[in-house]
Amino acid sequence: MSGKLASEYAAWQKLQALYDAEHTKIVLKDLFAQDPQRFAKFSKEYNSPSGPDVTLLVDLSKNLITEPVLAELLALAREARVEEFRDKMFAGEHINTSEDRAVLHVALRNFDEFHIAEGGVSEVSGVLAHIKAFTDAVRSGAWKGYTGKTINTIVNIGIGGSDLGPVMVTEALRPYAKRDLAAHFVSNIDGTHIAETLRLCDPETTLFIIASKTFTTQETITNAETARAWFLEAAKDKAAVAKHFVALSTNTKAVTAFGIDEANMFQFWDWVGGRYSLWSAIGLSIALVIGYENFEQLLQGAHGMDKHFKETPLEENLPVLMASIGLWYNDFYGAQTLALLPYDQYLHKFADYFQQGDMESNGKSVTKNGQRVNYETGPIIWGASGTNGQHSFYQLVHQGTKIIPADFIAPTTTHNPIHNSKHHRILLSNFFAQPEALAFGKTEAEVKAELGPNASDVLVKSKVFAGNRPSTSIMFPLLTPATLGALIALYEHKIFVQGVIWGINSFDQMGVELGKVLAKNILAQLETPADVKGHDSSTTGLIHYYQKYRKE
Ligand SMILES: O=P(O)(O)OC[C@H]1O[C@](O)(CO)[C@@H](O)[C@@H]1O
Repeated sequence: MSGKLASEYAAWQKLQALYDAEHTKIVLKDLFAQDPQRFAKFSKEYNSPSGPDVTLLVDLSKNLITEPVLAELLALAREARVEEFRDKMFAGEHINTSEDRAVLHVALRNFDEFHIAEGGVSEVSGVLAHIKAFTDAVRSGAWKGYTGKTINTIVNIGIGGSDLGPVMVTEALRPYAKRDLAAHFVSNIDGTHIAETLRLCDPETTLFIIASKTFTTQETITNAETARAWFLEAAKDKAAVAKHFVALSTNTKAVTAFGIDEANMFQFWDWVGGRYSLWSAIGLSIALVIGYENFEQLLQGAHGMDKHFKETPLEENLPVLMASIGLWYNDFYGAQTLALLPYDQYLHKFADYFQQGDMESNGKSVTKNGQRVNYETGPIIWGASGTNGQHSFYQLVHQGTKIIPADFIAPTTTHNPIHNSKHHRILLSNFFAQPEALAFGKTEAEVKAELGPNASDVLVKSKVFAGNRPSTSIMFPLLTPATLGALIALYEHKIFVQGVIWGINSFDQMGVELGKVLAKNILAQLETPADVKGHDSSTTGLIHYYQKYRKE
């Protein structure tokens, strides 16, 4: 970190000047008309530099950029020393300064290419072997429950990064799933979540995976205790817990205190951030569902993107390009959000996953040096899959008053080619049409020509689409484990690059602490109205209302 705020960089100031002077002239319709090479210039094809074949087409041409703007954005990345910080991350330097930790999710999928000196890194292959052996045993039926039956249900109990990655990936890779192994995910402390899940489970054939980096998270431990009590009601023998409970954690002491056999603990390390942990032991549920070989393909796909990010000049570097363009909207156009819009039902949890990935990483307003930023940092991430969003919020994206950059994501080929891929052709026609409509809109003259001379002025105006709304389109042949790995790593590194430029620490999450502390304090006061002390009148009133009407 240079000690400067991002807004003090010369390139930032040049970008501000460019924005002020040029942004009204950055009109996609004109830019495409003026330059028949625009797609060729601003779209990039990624071919994995190692591991399984992965190709991605990333079309950046429908973004509000010109060559001078992009050049200046890359100058900003250079001035912010993105390459240097990237190399520090890959080398295992403690770039998570507030927690004095390395940031090494890349080491979990390294396949012996980058040399990283940090405790635990040499143990990664041992944990992968443990995951493989366990996964094979459960999937083959060799692993038996306490009555000798095979496991047909797994329940992952975890929250945040210990839930969202496994949920998103197991949904995304359903075509590779073992269909006779049901997988459930319990995260919320709301008892309804575990209660409804347990109704679907048989204690004789269910395996509980307690996923918690710290093994102190209130939601996870409470849900795990409830699951253990439910299980023991049937099994009646504490020794049976070893056959039905495993833990994914960095905290051996707490895991064994919970009653889980150390042999059934899958280890990871403090240099794996929660929201970057699906590649670690936290991915056990993924490996159980899709098989170890497919899990390894996921890791290999991510490793290919790591290599691309590490070795490609910034001009061709996809995470850097996407980060730079996102920053252009966020900090100069005043865009508040980024919509992730996968046209693939299997990716229906993608936006949920990157809500944590991006917002917990870059939702910061103080730099690593303790200075308050005077610019916007992380965008609000949201989105939905396929045409569902079109019938919900796209109205605002097309004709609302806000600028909403969006990433459209789609496979050329579907895993479900029913009716000769008829569904997929309809889906993709929408995938192609939406960015086109957003970019080019519909003028008043076009609407008038369509409606005829008798159309009222009000009707004409309501049907005008201003256009010039930016988007990125990402395509790939098929959503395979390796392709998904590359796609996730692409966004992970995008988040990293933006965090470096903004000068913030993308790898701590102090902002989730205050609520946790207050809730703990309130929990101790909930029994008796007289105990409710030290709150504002609103909070006191709400707690008193609860105390008046609760039934237990
Ligand atoms: O895996 P753990 O330690 O239970 O933490 C769960 C989640 O809680 C957080 O610390 C805060 O939401 C996340 O970063 C993390 O993914």
